Amino acid sequence: MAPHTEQLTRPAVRLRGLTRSFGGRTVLDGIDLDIPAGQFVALLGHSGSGKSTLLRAVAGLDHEVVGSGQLTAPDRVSVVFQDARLLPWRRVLDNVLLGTDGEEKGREALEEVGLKGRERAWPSELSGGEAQRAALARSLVREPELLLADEPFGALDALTRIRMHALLRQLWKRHQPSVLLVTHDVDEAVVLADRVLVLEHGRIGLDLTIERERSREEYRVRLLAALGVTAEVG
Ligand SMILES: Nc1ncnc2c1ncn2[C@@H]1O[C@H](COP(=O)(O)OP(=O)(O)OP(=O)(O)O)[C@@H](O)[C@H]1O
Repeated sequence: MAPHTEQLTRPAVRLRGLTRSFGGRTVLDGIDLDIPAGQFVALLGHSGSGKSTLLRAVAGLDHEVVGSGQLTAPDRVSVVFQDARLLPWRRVLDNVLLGTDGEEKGREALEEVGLKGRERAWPSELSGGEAQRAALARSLVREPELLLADEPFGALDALTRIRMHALLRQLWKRHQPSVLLVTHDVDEAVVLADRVLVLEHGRIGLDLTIERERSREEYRVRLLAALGVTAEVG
């Protein structure tokens, strides 16, 4: 068996019956989900459907939801958010190294994301795309088994976003973490992920495996239909 195939047989994330309510309103309603190690999963859903709530639960950040059911996740988890959350008073390399040692690894990670030469820059000197690259480098040095990303490219312009898609896919292929990517963007989900989940009414309404050799348009139309959106514009 190829190493990657072997990895896929071991679930990295396992959720059973995860439930979360806010003020009597149920947002997650008994979620069951297995993510095999090394799989790239995108999570779609309307605004307010509970995507970030689910991601926070998997990150172990929400004790209430964690206590509601069964949750298994790897020990080494990195989270990337829509804003890079770099500390403004630390230079780029020091942000990447935060809480870890091994300067060489930090430099390598910056090189991998295309920021070689910017190690001593301040966060305020970076563009939005560069800041997100630094945030990816910061997550890489921790060698995560699971990468959680909450709309990491949501604030970037369309061209930068496309370049970041290529970078993320390249990093994923090289390091093989499991990925759970929250996004609003159907195209982003189909381009990046091997599996796309649609969250609706507190449950996973659609669980779609993306086969790379098939037409992306087909998946796009199916996902838009699942989200109740028609693709045609007048
Ligand atoms: N701490 C909280 N207190 C009260 N309500 C909350 C809290 N966190 C989330 N909610 C509610 O839970 C619902 C789901 O929120 P969540 O942020 O998970 O949605 P989302 O799918 O990520 O939305 P978006 O795509 O707009 O970011 C929303 O209605 C939100 O108002």
